[in-house]
Formats: sequence, structure tokens, C-alpha cells
Amino acid sequence: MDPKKRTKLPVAAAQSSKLRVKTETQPSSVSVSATKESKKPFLRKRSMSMTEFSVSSKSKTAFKRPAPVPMNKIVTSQKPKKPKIPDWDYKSRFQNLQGIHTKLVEDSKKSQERLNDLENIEEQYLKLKGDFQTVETERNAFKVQLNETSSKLERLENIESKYQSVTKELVHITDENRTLKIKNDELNSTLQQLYLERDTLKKSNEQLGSLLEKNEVVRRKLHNNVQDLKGNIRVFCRIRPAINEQENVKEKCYLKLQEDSSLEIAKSNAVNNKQVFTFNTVFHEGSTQLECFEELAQLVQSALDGYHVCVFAYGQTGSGKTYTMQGLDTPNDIGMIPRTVNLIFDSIENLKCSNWTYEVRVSFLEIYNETVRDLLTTTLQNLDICFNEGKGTTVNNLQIKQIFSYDDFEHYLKIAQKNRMVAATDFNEHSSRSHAITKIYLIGKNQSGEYYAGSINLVDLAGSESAKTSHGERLVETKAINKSLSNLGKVMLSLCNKEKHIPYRNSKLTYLLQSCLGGNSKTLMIVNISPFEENYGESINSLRFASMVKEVKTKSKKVRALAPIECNN
Ligand SMILES: Nc1ncnc2c1ncn2[C@@H]1O[C@H](COP(=O)(O)OP(=O)(O)OP(=O)(O)O)[C@@H](O)[C@H]1O
Repeated sequence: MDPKKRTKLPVAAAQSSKLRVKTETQPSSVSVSATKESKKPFLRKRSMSMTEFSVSSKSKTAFKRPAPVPMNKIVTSQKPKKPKIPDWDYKSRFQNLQGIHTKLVEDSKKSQERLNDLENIEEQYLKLKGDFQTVETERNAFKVQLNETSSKLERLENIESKYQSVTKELVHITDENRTLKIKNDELNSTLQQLYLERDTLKKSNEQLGSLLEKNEVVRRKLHNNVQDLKGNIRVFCRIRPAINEQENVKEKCYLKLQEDSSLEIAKSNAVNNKQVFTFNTVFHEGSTQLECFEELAQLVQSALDGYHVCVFAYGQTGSGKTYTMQGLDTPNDIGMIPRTVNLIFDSIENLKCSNWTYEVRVSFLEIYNETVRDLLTTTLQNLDICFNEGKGTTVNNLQIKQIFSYDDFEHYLKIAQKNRMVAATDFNEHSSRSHAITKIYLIGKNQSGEYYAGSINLVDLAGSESAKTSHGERLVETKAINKSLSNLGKVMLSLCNKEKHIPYRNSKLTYLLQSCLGGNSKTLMIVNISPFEENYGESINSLRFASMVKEVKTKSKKVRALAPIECNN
């Protein structure tokens, strides 16, 4: 058949250039197969994973796969061979070809439909791919959101667990708070009661305070009346014991006490020739420091009441003056000076409830070879003594230190002791060669505005000894000591005889103690004697001197402080 005369095939058939018709070897059977191009979309479709099509149920429903066209409908299967049409039977051959043609046209139509279907499938695939990508993007976005949400959830869970524990704590705290509130209310009511009690006590305390203040004034008056009756110059005698083996074997003179106030004394070999001395008190060899202090303690109270008090330790070298005044560190051996300071601070503490407050000051000086020296400094000086009508005798440039406790006092006492001149003598290894004066100033005031300025002079006199036994530098010292002690005796004698002129200025010692000796002071002299036969002469001298002092009558009065004493610490 001439291809030019062949009936024109419809469009679907025309596109069958993509199809091949095999007629040469088996004209009765037609084999149709997809060309390379027509296979492509199909192949592409087949290479697509099924998972891509099953992303979402939505896309599953959107895409309906067309029912596959069985290949036997495209490729004609071999049929039983028909009887061969002879070459000359053009009609039959024509009819046969027409049949084939019709069949091919039908097949072509089907193929065309199938092709259209395939094209639709590709479109749908592309659409689905787009949808899929959108879904994928959405899925990723969701994934990110999911992650964020999960971490948020985690945080929320943490917060929730924290919230729960905080809630628990809150409940606990609330409970505690409730309990505390109850307790607080109870305490508040107790406090209110206590406030009321306090106010009542305050009132009664004020009443008692003013009563105490009045009583204190009365007590002071009575105390000082008693002291006045006892005499403003009191003399005690103290006999010291033998203190070591060497002294134990020493011969002692005859010494006998009568009623604690009289002392009989005689040489051991002349007992009938005894002399009797009477003093306020005589302390025997076994008397304690505490017993000696009892009398002085009453004068400490007078000093706090605004009186001037002066305590002397008089006696020959080695008779026990320093032991009496300073004592030793062991509790039973503590001397008059430390006991006085301790008593002052104890009394000040007790007087606080009577509305009295005190300032305590202290100075230390020595008179050595008629020069006055401040014991709180190491520099050698000769300080001037002045006499002022209002203030009495004062020492220029003497350091006066304020003290607040016994420890403060001890601090300065140690400095003073170190600076005190001590030289060895034949009688006493550490014999003091100077007069040492510790002065305590007491300035008291009460709420009513009353001011008192009392003082206590504690004097450890240098030992009296015969000039015959001293040599060189010691002889100069002894002469100076004896001069001042004999001047002390002269002053006392003048006072005793009520003479008009009292020779205070003849020595530094009497000049400095002028107001204590003759005037406005309560004086206590402790005359120390040694019990030994060898000291009999010096003991008699000391006892005579003390007897003379005992006869002196003075009138003391308390001092209202005009201006506080200057303190240079
Ligand atoms: N009552 C006493 N009890 C015990 N020991 C005492 C007593 N009196 C004095 N002594 C001791 O006797 C010695 C001499 O006494 P102390 O040094 O006090 O004499 P003094 O009079 O101060 O001498 P001086 O004038 O030379 O300074 C010291 O060792 C002292 O401890």
C-alpha cells in the first residue's frame, strides 16, 4: 500500500509516531509499545517512591491513580492464524487492512486517552510535589515549633515542680508564721505587763534613789562625826615580826601590848625600866595587813565624802614601812596603797545607786635629797612646790593621771616603783632612800549638782637611821632624810604646842604636806618598829615622835570642788 494514499489517522494516531506498528513479519499481529519519550513520564512516575504519595491522607484523596491499562489491550496478542489471502484478492486484502486500520484507530484512541491520563498524572504529580514541599516546609516549621514547645514544656514542668515545692514551703511558712504570731501576741502582752512593771519600778526606784541620796548625806555626816570624835590625827603602832632564820636568833627587846592600844617597851635586860606608849591601836607582830587596813578603810570613805586624808608610815630603816604601805603581791600581804585603791573603786561602784559619780586621778612623787621628782618620768627634775589658799600645796608640772580601774593604777604604780631610787644600806637590802608620796584625787558629784574634791596622800617615808652608820653618798642621803624627819618632828611639836608659827617651809616634806599636817586633813600615822634589841634606841625615838603626833589636834572640813583638778594625761 502506498503510504501517501493511506487514510489520514486522527490526532491520537498521528502522535503514534511515538508508536510503532509491526507488520512486516507478522502482518496479522500488531505490537504496540511505548516509545522512549512516551515511557519517560511513566518511568518517572514509577521511580517516585510510594512514601511521597502517602505524605498526608489529604493528598492521598486528592490523587486517584487511574486504573492501569492492561498491556494486552495495547499490544495485540498473537491470535490463531487466519487463512492467507491470496495476493490477487485485493478486495479481501483491502478489507483485512481496513479491519486492521479500524482496530489500530481504536487502539490509538485508547492510547491517546491513556496518554492524556498520564499527562494529567504528571500535572497532578507536580502539584502534589508542590503540595508535598509546602507540607514538608510546614512540617519542618511544626518540628521547630514542636521542639520549642517541648523545651517550653520542659521549662514549664520545672517551673511547676518548683512552684509545687515553693507552695509546700509556703504552707509550712504560713503555719510557722501563724505559730509565731500567736507567740508574738503572747510576748507583746507580757511586754506590756513588763512595761507597766518597769514604770512602777522606775517610779519607786526614783523615790528610793532620792531617799538614798538623802540617807547618803546623813550617813556621811554621821560617819565623819564619828571620825572627828576619833580624832583627826590618829596614830597606830605596828611591830614587825622576825622574817628569817637569821632574825629568829636575834635578841629581842621586851615588848608587851595592853588592850590593843598600849605598848610597854624595855631593854631585855632592864624590864623594870619599861616605858609605856599609848596609841589609837597597837598591832602586834602577828597582825595582818587586813587588820591594819580596817581603820584606814574608814578614812577612805571620808576622802570620798570630800575630805583630805593623809597616811604616813614612819619608822627606822627596815621596820616595815614599805611592807605596810605597798606590801607584797601575795593576797594576804597586799599593802595599804593597793587596798585603798581597790576600796575606792568598789565604793564608787556602790555609790552609783546613790547618784554619785567620781573621777579618780593619781600622781606619784618622791623627795630625794630635798629635791622633788615626778616618779612617772625618768628625767631628773626638781619640781617646785607652791601654796595656794584655795587649793593648798601643789607641785608644778607634776603628772596627774586619770584612772578608771585598779589595773590603770597598777600600770602607773609599776612605772613609779621602777623609777624610785632604791639604794642598799647596811640595814635593809632594798631600803628606800626617799620619801615616796602616792596621791589619789577623788572628784565626786551627784545629781543635785554637789561637787566634792577629796584626796588621799599615802606617804612611805624614808627610813630614819643614824648618820654614824652611813658613808659617802649614803651619808648625804641620810642627812637629808634626817633633816626632813626632824623638821617633821618640829612641825608636829609646834602644832602640839599650838604655836603661831609652824615651820612648814623648813623642808620639802613638811611644805608639801602642810595641809595634811596642820590643817584641813584627817591624818593617820603608822609608826613601824622592829622588835630587836639592837633597834631599841631607834624604836624609842620613833615611839616618842608618834606620841607627840598623837597629841596634835586639828580641825578638818570637807572641800567643795570649785574647779576640777587639772589632769595632764
Ligand atoms: N609585818 C610584816 N610581816 C612580814 N614581813 C614584814 C613585815 N614588816 C616588814 N616585813 C619584811 O621586813 C623587811 C623590811 O621591811 P620594809 O622593807 O618594809 O622596811 P622599811 O621600813 O620600808 O625599810 P626602809 O625604810 O629601808 O625602806 C622586808 O623584807 C619586809 O617584807
